[in-house]
Parts: sequence; C-alpha cells; structure tokens
Amino acid sequence: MHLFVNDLTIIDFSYLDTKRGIVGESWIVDVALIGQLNDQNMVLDFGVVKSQIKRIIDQEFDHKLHIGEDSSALVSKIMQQDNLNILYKTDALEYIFMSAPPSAYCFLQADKVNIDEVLPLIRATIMRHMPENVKDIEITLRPEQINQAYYHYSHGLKKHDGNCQRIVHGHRSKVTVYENGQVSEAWQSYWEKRWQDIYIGSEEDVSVELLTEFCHQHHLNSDQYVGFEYSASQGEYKLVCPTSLVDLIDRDTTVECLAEFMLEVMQQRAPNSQFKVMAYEGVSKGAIAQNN
Ligand SMILES: Nc1nc2c(c(=O)[nH]1)N=C([C@H](O)[C@H](O)COP(=O)(O)OP(=O)(O)OP(=O)(O)O)CN2
Repeated sequence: MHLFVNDLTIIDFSYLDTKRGIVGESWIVDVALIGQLNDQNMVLDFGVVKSQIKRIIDQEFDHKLHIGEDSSALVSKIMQQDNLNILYKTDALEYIFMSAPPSAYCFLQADKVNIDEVLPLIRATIMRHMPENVKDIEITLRPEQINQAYYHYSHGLKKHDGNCQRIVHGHRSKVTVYENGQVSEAWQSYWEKRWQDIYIGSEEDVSVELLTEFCHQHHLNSDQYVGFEYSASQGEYKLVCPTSLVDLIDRDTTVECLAEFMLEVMQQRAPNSQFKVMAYEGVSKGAIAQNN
C-alpha cells in the first residue's frame, strides 16, 4: 500500500555553489510511504506524517546552509568553541566564510548540492524514525512552477527567535510588480536580475572589524569583501563574502522590509507612477507594499 501526502512542507535553505556562490532555494516536499497496514488499518496516521516527518525535515534540512562536503571548494571546516567555521572557495577564486552554531549547516557526502544528492539523505534520515510496517519512503523535491520573474536570495534575521536567525538561509521567490495597475515585466526583470543568487544584508550587521581580521589573515583585498556579524538567541553568526554577491540595504530583510525597499527604489526612479509589489518569501507567502 502507498500512502501519499503532497505539499508536506517546503525546505527553504541556501547552498554553496562553485559557480553561483550563495544560492537561496525553496523545494516543495511530497512524500509517499510504502508499507503494510497497522492495527489502525493505516500505513501511518496522516497526523503523524504531517507532524513527525515534517519535524524531521525542518530539523535536519530547513533554514540551513547546505554544503557538499566532498567538494574541493570546501577549504576548511573547523569547530571553534561553540561554532563551526567553514571556508569555501568559488571558481572565481573568491572566498566565502561562515561561522555559526553547527545546527545552521547541513553537510552532504557529495561534490555539489542538488535534488539528486539531497533526496537519499532525506529518505535515510526519515526511515530511521519510521515504525516497522513502513518499508520504504518515496520523496519528491520540486521547485515551484513559476511562469514569471523570480530570484534566489539568502539572508538572516537576527531578531527572529527561531531558525530564520541563521545568517545564511534563503528562498526562491517570485515577484509581481504592478505599475499604474498593469503588470510590469520590466520591473519584474529588474528585480530578477538584481537579486539573482544574492545575499541581502543589513547595513547595521556590517562588521569592519571582522572583515579586516579575515582579509588580513587570508591576504585578501578588503575592498572586494563584506563582513556581517550578529548575536541571536541560538548563538553568534559571522559571514564574509565577496561584495559582488551582496546587496546591502538600510533595513532588516524580513519580506515586509524587502517589499517596502523595492517600492521605495521604484518610486525614486519613477516618482509619478503608482506601484504595487508582491514580494514572495519562498512559496505561497510574502508581503505587499504599495503607494497611493
Ligand atoms: N511576517 C514575517 N514572518 C516571518 C518572516 C518574514 O519575513 N516576515 N521570515 C521568516 C523567515 O525568514 C523564514 O525563512 C520563513 O520561513 P518559513 O518557512 O515560513 O517558516 P517555518 O519554517 O516556520 O514554516 P514552515 O511552514 O514550517 O516551512 C519567518 N517568519
């Protein structure tokens, strides 16, 4: 017997890629359990599927930075006090450094991060928690079908008391912009280009001290990098990455703030237009900002 639950959850995460740098991604998760009926004549109670399996996926894969551990791009991975520090080198010979509690990472025994590499790990992780009558589990990971502009962004919300505080987690998000009541393909593609594979950082988290120390240690030009640092309830977070991967904004990076930021940018450039922007955060949720 097969039992299925589609749209069980969404994995919102980021991964490191030698070509693209820091990539925010959102995958929708469908599951099918294969097994015999239990005493309740069920393969597994839908309530358990929705709570337990979703919890496992959230704990192990969601809101994390995924890294292919077998890649030679991963230069180092070192525990320092409570934090795990990683150093990654892109094909452009640029460095990405992150320091965060170990729970902010997911390491794959693979060269790169993609659906084919993540699937077996999710399957094996869930199977360890399944009752005996469940013999196998099929997982589907799929990006949302989007027929319009979208971008991949990563960020961290230091004021969030949950996992969104992790300094590098991200989303694949569509964006809809109306200018004077009409969908504006031009503005949508402006944001698609501006925020393709971007780290959106807040000015108040910029740390010159961290940048200076990091660049000194690795003999790098500090003009070409930016450092971010903050403390949150789960620990201390640091990130240094090339400025080419970053859009620095003068506010927090909640989706509400991003929608307001987008509105302000468009208003400055087209002061006589009326705008409405629907900024998504991953799949099926987001914020709307509009002027009068
Ligand atoms: N009003 C807002 N709430 C939250 C925001 C935000 O910008 N505005 N942002 C976040 C985080 O950035 C987070 O990445 C959103 O993740 P989400 O998947 O929605 O959170 P959960 O994992 O808790 O939800 P699931 O349904 O389990 O995926 C949080 N809140």
